[in-house]
Amino acid sequence: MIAEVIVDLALNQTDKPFDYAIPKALESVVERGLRVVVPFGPRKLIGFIIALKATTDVEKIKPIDSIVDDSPVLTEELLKMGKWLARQTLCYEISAYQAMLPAAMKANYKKIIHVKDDKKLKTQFSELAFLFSTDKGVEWARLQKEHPECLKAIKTAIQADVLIEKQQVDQKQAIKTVKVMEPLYTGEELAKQFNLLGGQAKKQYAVVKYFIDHEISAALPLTELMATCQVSRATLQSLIEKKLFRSYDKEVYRDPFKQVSQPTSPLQLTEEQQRTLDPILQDVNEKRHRVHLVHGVTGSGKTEIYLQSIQQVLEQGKEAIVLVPEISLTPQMVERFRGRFGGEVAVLHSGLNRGEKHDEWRKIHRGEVRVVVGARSAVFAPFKNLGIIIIDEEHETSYKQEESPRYHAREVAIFRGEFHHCPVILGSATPSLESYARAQKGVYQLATLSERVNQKPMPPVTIVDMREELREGNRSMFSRELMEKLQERLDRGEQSVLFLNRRGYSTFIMCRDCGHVVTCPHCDISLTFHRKQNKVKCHYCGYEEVAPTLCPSCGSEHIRFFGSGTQKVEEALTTLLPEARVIRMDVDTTRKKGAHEQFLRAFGRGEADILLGTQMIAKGLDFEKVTLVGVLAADAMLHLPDFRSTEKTFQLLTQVGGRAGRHKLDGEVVIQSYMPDHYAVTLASEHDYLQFYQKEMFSRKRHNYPPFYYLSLVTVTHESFAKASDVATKIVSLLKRELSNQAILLGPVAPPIARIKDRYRCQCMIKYKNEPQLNRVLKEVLDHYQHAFSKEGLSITVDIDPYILM
Ligand SMILES: Nc1ncnc2c1ncn2[C@@H]1O[C@H](COP(=O)(O)OP(=O)(O)OP(=O)(O)O)[C@@H](O)[C@H]1O
Ligand SMILES: [Zn+2]
Ligand SMILES: [Zn+2]
Repeated sequence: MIAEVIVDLALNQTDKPFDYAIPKALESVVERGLRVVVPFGPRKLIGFIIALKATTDVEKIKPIDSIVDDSPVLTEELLKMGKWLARQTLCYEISAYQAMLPAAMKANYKKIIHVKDDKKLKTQFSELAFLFSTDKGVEWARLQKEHPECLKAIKTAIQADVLIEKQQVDQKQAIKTVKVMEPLYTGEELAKQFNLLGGQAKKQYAVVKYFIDHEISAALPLTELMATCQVSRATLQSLIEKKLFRSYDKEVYRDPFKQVSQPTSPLQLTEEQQRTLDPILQDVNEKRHRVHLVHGVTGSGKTEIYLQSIQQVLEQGKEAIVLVPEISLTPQMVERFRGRFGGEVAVLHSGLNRGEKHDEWRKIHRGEVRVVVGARSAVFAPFKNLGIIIIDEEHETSYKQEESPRYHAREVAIFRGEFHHCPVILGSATPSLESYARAQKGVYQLATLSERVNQKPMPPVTIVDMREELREGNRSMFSRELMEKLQERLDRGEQSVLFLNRRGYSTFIMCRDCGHVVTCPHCDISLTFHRKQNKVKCHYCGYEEVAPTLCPSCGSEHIRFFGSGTQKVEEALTTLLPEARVIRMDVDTTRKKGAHEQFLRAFGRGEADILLGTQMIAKGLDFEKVTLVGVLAADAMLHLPDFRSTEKTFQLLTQVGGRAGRHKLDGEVVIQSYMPDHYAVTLASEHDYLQFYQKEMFSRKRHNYPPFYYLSLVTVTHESFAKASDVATKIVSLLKRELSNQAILLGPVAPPIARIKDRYRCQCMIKYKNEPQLNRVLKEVLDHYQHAFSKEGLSITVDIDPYILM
């Protein structure tokens, strides 16, 4: 038998299956989807078996070295999806498979230096001989650390064929184990055996008695026994030595969300909720794949609909995937699913370390759980019998992965939904234009929830014109109205949420005399000021320097920090409202694991009056005493050179507004803006999604943007601008030749950020309606320039359906 193996090397030349012989001993255990170790040139690599066959045309084939897993890690479905992803996103097949598995399963390779010619080593390289006294070889990393002075000689010895380097697969599985002991006899027999061996050791008897009294025949952790029986490790050890017990390392799972959930039961649905749920249940029962777009205002009870759909799926013995944006994946969110489905729920998100993620993945793979709640990559959960896939906040751009494979979780979900004949649910208060347009055309099923469950009206919104404030002499970042309302909340003991769409102390530094902006020497982007360290930093490459006090260009002292960050707002608040207790949440204050939850819990307990934060507080917050939501710079995003910036602004303002007055107390929202007449601002304040949709669609149509056209983006980068531009120009003319005359080709142009990490960038955008040849042509482009990637330092990325256009 022959195995076709995709090896773990993301290169054009290796982006195809290689044939390997299967040794007799392994014949009965090899399967498609299994990981194996194979020889590849001089080294060993991990690979995936993607097919088995009887014969091969290859003349000299090598055998598989060993197998890595005891059961396949890729199901038939995932194997099929790998090929599809590679075609759709133009990635290597291996990259697709790697994206489906937890990072802990990625192989590490160790470089080991072995002796090839012992005689010559002792004569010609005698100074190295002491390093290679064992025949096992020495790890390169260790030599580098401990004997850097020898490296040069070692390299020479390798060239002289005296030493040889070999790759070794280092497959650390990051599996956590505990030491356990298991009785080899039970009940009476255990007592008898103990007595036969003397039986007078009192401490040992306590342990034996514990097992007998509680009729335990299973293995128990040593640490647990030490605590319950009040004995030492040595006592247990003697019992093991006496062969009354055997001990071994048992696999255990780490549980990052340990707290016990309060069980909840299904709620009586409102009429709107029931009307939304019914067609979903129908699809579940009839095993039909359709995509349902649930457009429900904030607080309309979408989550309860998800929960009841999942319940039906579980009753049919099937499994469910729920995707939630990373920042909404809070303990409260997980609680809602654990509360209903208890131990059936696994959680996958980036806050877990590698080992924890791997544990959750194994629970899914072994069928020990049937619901997974997770961020983007959870869409690959290796379930075999999927009954539903739910994507909450479907408009979130974090569902698109911004590195290879550049997939969108929505597309993967639909692929899986078709494969399993099960429904896919997209939920949002502000659906993406793409999804809503598909629902309007009848491609997706549309369900609308227009009322909050508790019948509370949407909170009233006031827009404050900040230009007017300035004209009337208010130079602070708070309007008088917002200040008054904050004071009111303080007086009444209620809480406020302040939202700012910026990070750091201020965005950029500019000279007021000559207009010079301090920029990164390696990237064409302005540096960000960080107050605490008094430094300016580049967010792209990490470059930093001490903040200037004089303009580097004209020497003026009038150099100022523009824009406002959360830190600056916090300082202003302490001056203006000294009695207010403020919690600030942004990327900087929540870097520590668990900080996010701690802040939210503290705010929930009423330990602060004002919660000030960025994006991360826009979602999912649900606090009873919050009666005021303030948005400081509503239009900060409107200026970004991105055709989605209007849509993103509308979504954000709607989400933030949804945080107020969700319970008994009435809430209100204040939006401060320099563009108070912009429809993204006015329509968000009126909670009018439909009108926003129509206006925005009109603008997209006029400029040939999605959802009227598809987009693809080719980015060429090189140290030399001329080279990048030259290659981009050639690509454009090739595309012009190969695509239909309906495709619109823009570029090559230098994007808004024209240089990153000293590499110039040149882009070409393709707008098209139907170009069946596009992926093939783009693949040819990538193949054609392959040699130039490593040789000339060129890089080309292709992003089908891009979300980052800078
Ligand atoms: N049928 C119901 N009867 C009573 N309470 C309900 C019902 N459905 C949902 N709720 C409650 O209403 C609140 C809001 O519901 P939920 O969070 O599901 O809304 P949502 O649409 O997901 O909101 P958002 O988009 O703001 O996250 C929750 O506290 C939920 O428990
Ligand atoms: Zn930089
Ligand atoms: Zn200047």
